Amino acid sequence: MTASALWQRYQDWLYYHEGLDFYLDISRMRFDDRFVETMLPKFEHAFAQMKDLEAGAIANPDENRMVGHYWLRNSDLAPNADLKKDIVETIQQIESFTHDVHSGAIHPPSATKFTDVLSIGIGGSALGPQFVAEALSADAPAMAIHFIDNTDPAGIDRVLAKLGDRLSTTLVVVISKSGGTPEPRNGMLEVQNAFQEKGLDFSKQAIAITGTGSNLDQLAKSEGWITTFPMHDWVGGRTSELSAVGLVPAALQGINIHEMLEGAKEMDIATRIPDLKSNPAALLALCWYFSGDGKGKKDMVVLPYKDSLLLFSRYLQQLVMESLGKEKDLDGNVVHQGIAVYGNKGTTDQHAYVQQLREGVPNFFLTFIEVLKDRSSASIEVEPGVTSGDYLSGLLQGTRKALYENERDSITLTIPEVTPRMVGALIALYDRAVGLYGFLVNINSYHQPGVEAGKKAAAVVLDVQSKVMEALKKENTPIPLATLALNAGVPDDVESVYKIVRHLAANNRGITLHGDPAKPGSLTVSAT
Ligand SMILES: O=P(O)(O)OC[C@H]1O[C@H](O)[C@H](O)[C@@H](O)[C@@H]1O
Repeated sequence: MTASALWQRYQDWLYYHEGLDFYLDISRMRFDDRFVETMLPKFEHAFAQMKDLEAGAIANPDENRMVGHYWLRNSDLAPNADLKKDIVETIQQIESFTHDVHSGAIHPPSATKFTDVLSIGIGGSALGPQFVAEALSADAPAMAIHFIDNTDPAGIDRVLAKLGDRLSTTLVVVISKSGGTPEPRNGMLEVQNAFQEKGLDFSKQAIAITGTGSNLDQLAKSEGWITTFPMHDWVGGRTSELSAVGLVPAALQGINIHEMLEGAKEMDIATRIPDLKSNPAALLALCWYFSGDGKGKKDMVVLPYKDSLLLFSRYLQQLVMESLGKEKDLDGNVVHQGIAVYGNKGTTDQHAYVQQLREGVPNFFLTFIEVLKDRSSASIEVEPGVTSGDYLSGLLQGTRKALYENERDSITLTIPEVTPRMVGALIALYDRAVGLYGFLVNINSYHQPGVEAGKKAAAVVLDVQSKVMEALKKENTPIPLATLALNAGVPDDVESVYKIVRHLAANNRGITLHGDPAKPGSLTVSAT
């Protein structure tokens, strides 16, 4: 296509949202009008299903749940008065709690104010708060936030070491929808232990955000934690950033949560329009479908050209991959759906893997995110008439062009600046695009049955570990791994036994391995 034909295509397909000053350019996706024609009936169907979902249909049939994250930013949409009241009251509760923490009305036992927030959670109970903190937290925020999002002891130690004596003025926020996920449970126990070692009262410095009646909810109530915030079963973890899960940590940092909600609401209105060209989420879903042939054949590379949006791709990774990565469609057919997502930021990634994107295997499409405003103050010139921001902008344009010339497609989102309103809008845009795409390919985007398999397998390993320890206690001399596996009741799973004892031995847990590590089959084990 000539430059002028491309310019025309740019104008023909450009979506612009006036209120948000948001642009979506899909001109560099090489679909044609015929493809769009074939997609229109599918979109009609998807729009109708989305309407039902918003009206409170059981859009997550496997878990028999409504899907209500859109109600969080417009409680008038909630299907009944109780839900509406719940949404409004939770936001009021968040506001008054945050006000009391900032004013010192709620304070730690040993000081007049809390200084830090320690957020403990994983997956949907971490990625949104982390993305928003990175994007919007001020340089000197009302309260600095820290995260424990794993069960890695060294990672936990690092966070606690960084907090040091400020642990006594740290507000701990334990987030878990189910209230039973092992990683945040472990993080909480480790932090409780750190409090105890320092002679601090954990319960006076902790709050929980969790489903009503969950194990975590019961624990927080029985131990008399400061307060709890509800997480509703109609909000999925990966779409929970605009529920208490994301709003509490954001508000504590001093981020304007009303603007976040407002931006999401505006984008929700735009993405509710049942007309392809007027709906930015539908346009995104169209591009994803086109690129991967409705089967996820191409990966989504997300490159925001703004450091503060670094964690957006990580946030989207869960949203897109956990929602769309499904074995079966809604009719039970095996479909193996999904779209892989990766990316960090531009231009940084241009110096890492854009070489392959330009010349290597063409198994992806790009999403550039452009932010028009460079910085709040004036810029120096790094060359006559050129600023650092001009470089950032030029490199984005140049990369988009160079990739397109090599038949690598891209989408470009342009926002005026990274504000709470725009972040809310971006979250809402992708929530909806994922939902629409899920309907286009006829899958349940709102459950995650595949995650269970890994959790169950981990529980089995831990069970084998206790049997191995029991079996070893009965031995006075080193025994072969195969004998240990037999005595532990898992004769066919010597490999698991080997990995368990190797890990225990590396951590001075009273177990020694004897023999040549290069020949695991010949090793013997003893309890020390
Ligand atoms: O918030 P929680 O119940 O602790 O869940 C945390 C995460 O764990 C799971 O493994 C799910 O796959 C995620 O969707 C979820 O966000």
